[in-house]
Amino acid sequence: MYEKLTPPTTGSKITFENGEPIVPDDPIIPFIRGDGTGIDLWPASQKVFDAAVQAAYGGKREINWFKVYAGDEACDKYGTYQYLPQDTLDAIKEYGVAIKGPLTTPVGGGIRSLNVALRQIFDLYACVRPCRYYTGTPSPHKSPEQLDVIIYRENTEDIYLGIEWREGNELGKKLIDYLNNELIPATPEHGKKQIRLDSGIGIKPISKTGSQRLVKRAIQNALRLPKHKQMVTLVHKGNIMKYTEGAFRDWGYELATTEFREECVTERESWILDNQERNPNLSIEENARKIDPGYDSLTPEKRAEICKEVESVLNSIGETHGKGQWKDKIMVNDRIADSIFQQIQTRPGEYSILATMNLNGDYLSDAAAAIVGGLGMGPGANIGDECAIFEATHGTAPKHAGLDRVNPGSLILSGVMMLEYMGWQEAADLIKKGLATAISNREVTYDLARLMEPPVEPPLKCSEFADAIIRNFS
Ligand SMILES: NC(=O)C1=CN([C@@H]2O[C@H](COP(=O)(O)OP(=O)(O)OC[C@H]3O[C@@H](n4cnc5c(N)ncnc54)[C@H](OP(=O)(O)O)[C@@H]3O)[C@@H](O)[C@H]2O)C=CC1
Ligand SMILES: O=C(O)CCC(=O)C(=O)O
Ligand SMILES: [Mg+2]
Repeated sequence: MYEKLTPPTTGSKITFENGEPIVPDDPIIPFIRGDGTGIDLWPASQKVFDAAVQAAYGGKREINWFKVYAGDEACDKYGTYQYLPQDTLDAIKEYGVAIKGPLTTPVGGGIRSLNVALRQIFDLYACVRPCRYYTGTPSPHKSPEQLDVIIYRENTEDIYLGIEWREGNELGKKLIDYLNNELIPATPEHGKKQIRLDSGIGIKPISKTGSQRLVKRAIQNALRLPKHKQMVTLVHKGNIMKYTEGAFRDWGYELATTEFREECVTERESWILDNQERNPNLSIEENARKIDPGYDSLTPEKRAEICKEVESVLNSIGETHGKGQWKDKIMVNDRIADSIFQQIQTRPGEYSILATMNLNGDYLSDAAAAIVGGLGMGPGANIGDECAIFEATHGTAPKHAGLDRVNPGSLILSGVMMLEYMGWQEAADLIKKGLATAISNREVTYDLARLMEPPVEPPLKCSEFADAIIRNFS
């Protein structure tokens, strides 16, 4: 069935039921080594995974690794331009859970991202990137331990769908012409705007389906967190991109207040209920004035709308969420994207789950990883209903490739996420303990070594850091 692959002769398949994996004790798991530093990262990471599974289960459980190909390695094996062979797609589809190293994407032209293609092909709609601090990790931030967030990034649409035309392309010119001469003039709110004829042009689709299934996963994750972390913040640039990013926010709130009505309260609802509890004699209008500081300068229509909102909240959830009950619910709020970049630095402790669209999530996950130690400490998972692929937040870091020097922490922690997803918590815990102890012993790779006070000299190699993690399991 495979053109050039031979699956392991031992092991069983992971299957899926209602979006959850059913994992045998001897799963076959495909892995992609990756380009660039993948050559260093993968062997170090695999060694840690195998050692942890052996230490945790003494041979009762074992991963049967299945090497599959993508990127440069795939071209070497399958021929020129065979960056993502059908074999690889068939293997991931068949075995359901996979892990990968980073893959290169050229800038400005050439192939489109293989990483993005895998997410789209397998409909891995939730990119989950936790950013938490390991004690002793050096950070440019004063109190990195206060940041403990999980980014939920929509992974299949937004401008990452890759529907765009280069400047000067005939079809692109046709689209610009259609927009300039038909669609824009027919839309009064666009006035006399025109797109410059020498523009490249890209499409940004944000769907209700894509937004709500992502927010649903984020809320489900919040339900599994301790009470004080049960918050979901919808991150968007909806003031500017009203019908894409603004709609993401509105659809997120809609989902939270319909499918999760019992479990959720929105920030605005909490203000209304809190105002009422502090002063039970408060009129609807006084309450409205408190939740909207600019209330008195609004138009009568807008003021009526806010009063109606207050009344509707008190009537609809006063019984179920009032008298302080809202404090035990998941708090759903929203923040504008530029503001959240400063908020995670100035008020990191106020955030827990950040749900957002593809581009915002891409930027935000690198920025949040920087606070807790850098891209060497940023794991990730791409989750769908019938498949999951685990990978680090960082890329191929080409200047370090083949030098056995980069930090395998991100890929190893992505493997921890995979083990937790499989229900192999004991093995995951051993790795987290080994990693935390190695860091607090100052046994670290160059990226952390250079930030430590005093700097660690010489730093561990990538492979040596893996050994240090294993040594520190117990
Ligand atoms: N999912 C994926 O496979 C991804 C692929 N990419 C692709 O990777 C390629 C390179 O992208 P680039 O923008 O350079 O970003 P990278 O994330 O690859 O690297 C940027 C910098 O981050 C630091 N870094 C990255 N990984 C590690 C690590 N494991 N340990 C320590 N430090 C690390 C290094 O900083 P310093 O040198 O300062 O120490 C490195 O130079 C591009 O083709 C891009 O498209 C990018 C992101 C994700
Ligand atoms: O696919 C790529 O090359 C980059 C993707 C990326 O930056 C990410 O997923 O974080
Ligand atoms: Mg990125």
